[in-house]
Amino acid sequence: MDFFNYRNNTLFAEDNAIAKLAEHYQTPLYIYSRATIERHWHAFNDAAGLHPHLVCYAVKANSNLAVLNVLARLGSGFDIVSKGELARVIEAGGDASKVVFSGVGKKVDEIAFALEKGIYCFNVESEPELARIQQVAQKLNKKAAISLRVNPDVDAGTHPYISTGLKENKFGVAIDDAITIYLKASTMSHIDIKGIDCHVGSQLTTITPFIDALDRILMMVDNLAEQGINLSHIDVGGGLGVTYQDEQPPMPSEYVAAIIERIGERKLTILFEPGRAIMANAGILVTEVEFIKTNQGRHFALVDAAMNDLIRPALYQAWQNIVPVTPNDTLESKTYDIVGPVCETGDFLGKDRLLAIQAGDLLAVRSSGAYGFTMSSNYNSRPRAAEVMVDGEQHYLIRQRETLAQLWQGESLLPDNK
Ligand SMILES: Cc1ncc(COP(=O)(O)O)c(C=O)c1O
Ligand SMILES: N[C@@H](CCCC[NH3+])C(=O)O
Repeated sequence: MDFFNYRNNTLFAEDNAIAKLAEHYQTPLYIYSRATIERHWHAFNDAAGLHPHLVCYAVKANSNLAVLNVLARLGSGFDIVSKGELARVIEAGGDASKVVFSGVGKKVDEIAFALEKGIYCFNVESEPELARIQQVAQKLNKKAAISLRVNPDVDAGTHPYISTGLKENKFGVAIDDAITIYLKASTMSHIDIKGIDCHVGSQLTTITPFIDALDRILMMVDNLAEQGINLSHIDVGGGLGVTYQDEQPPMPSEYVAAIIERIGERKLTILFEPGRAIMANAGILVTEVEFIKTNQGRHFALVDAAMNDLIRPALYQAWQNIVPVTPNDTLESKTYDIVGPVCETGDFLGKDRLLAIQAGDLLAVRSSGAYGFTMSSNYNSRPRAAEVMVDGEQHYLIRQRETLAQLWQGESLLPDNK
C-alpha cells in the first residue's frame, strides 16, 4: 500500500494512522513509505527495461539504513559521495560492486576504502583527483575503474545552490579539457577507463537541460572512440525533479525513454543517479503546533520542528506543502507563517499558508523524504528526530529520536588545573 500517494493527493493509509504514530513516537517525526520508495525505484528501473542499465540511488537524499536496505533488496546500485555513505550502503546490505563514488574532494583514505570494498567506479571530478586515485591504487596494487565527470556548461534552470553543470560551478572537468584528461588517464598504470559522467543539477522540471547535456556528452563519447578510447557506460547523473507544489516534471518513464532514444545504437550501459525522485514524496515530517501567536496582525504557528530538522525552506526558500494531519472544519482559516523554535529569523517551514489550525494540532510537511533528515543538524542542541518506515499494515522505528546524552557524545570537559 502506498502510504502517501502525492499525485492522487491521498495522504493517509488509514484514518488517524499518522496521528497514532506521532503520539507513539513523539514529534517531530519523519515517516517514510516502503511501497512508495519501491514504486519510485521501479519507475526508473522498469522504464530502462532491457537496455543495459543500473539505477544508482543517490544516498545523500536519504541514507537511513532501512531505506538503503529496501533499495538493496531490489538490487539497486548506489551513488555515494563519502566513505561514510559507502559504509552505510555496506551496512545496509548493499552491493559495493554496484556503487559509484561521486564528489569533488575525495580524500586518500576514502579512495583506499572504496578500492578495498571493490566499488564499481569513481566519478572523477578533476585532474589532481585522477592522479591521487592512480597513486592510491598503485599502492594497494589494485586497478581503479573511473569515469570522468564532465561539466557540459548547461543551465539546469533550477535554484542556483543546486545547479551544478555550469562553467562557474566547482563540479567536474570542463568539457574542453576532457579529451586531454582521458588521454592522460589512458596512460596510467592503475586506472581503468570505464565511462563518462555528468550531472547538471537537482530538481529539474523539464527534459531540455538533460538532453542538451546528454548531446554534448555523447559527442564526447564519439570523439573518444575515434581516439581509440571506448567507453562502456554513460552515467547521466540524477536531478529529475518532483512535484512540491504545482511543478509538472517529466515522469521517470518519459525521462528514461528520452535518454535511451538519444543514446541510439551506441553500446553503452546507462547509469542513473536519482535521489529526490525516489525519496522526496515517499516521506513526510510530522510536527505539532505548540502555540498560535499573533504579532502586529501576523499569525504564527509555532511548531516543534525547525530548520535543524528540515533546512530546505530556510536554505533554498523551498516550498513544501503543509497540511493538517486531521483537518478540522470547525476552525476559522487564517494565513499563518509556520515557524520553529530555533533562534533564527530564517527558521520557518512555510510562509503565508492558509490553514484552519489550533495549538495541539499535528501538521504534515509533505515531500520531506529527500534532503530532510540527511540535512538535519543539532543546532540549538536539538536532538534529531526519529524516523519510522511504514510497510503495508506494519510500521518500524528505523531511527530512534536522539537522547540528550547523545548530544554530547564524544565531547569531554577540560582536565582539571590546565
Ligand atoms: C553527482 C550527483 N548525483 C546525483 C544527485 C542526486 O540528485 P537528485 O536528488 O536531484 O536526483 C546529486 C545531487 O544533486 C549529485 O550531485
Ligand atoms: N539538498 C538539495 C539538493 C542538492 C543535491 C545535491 N547535489 C535539496 O534539498 O534540494
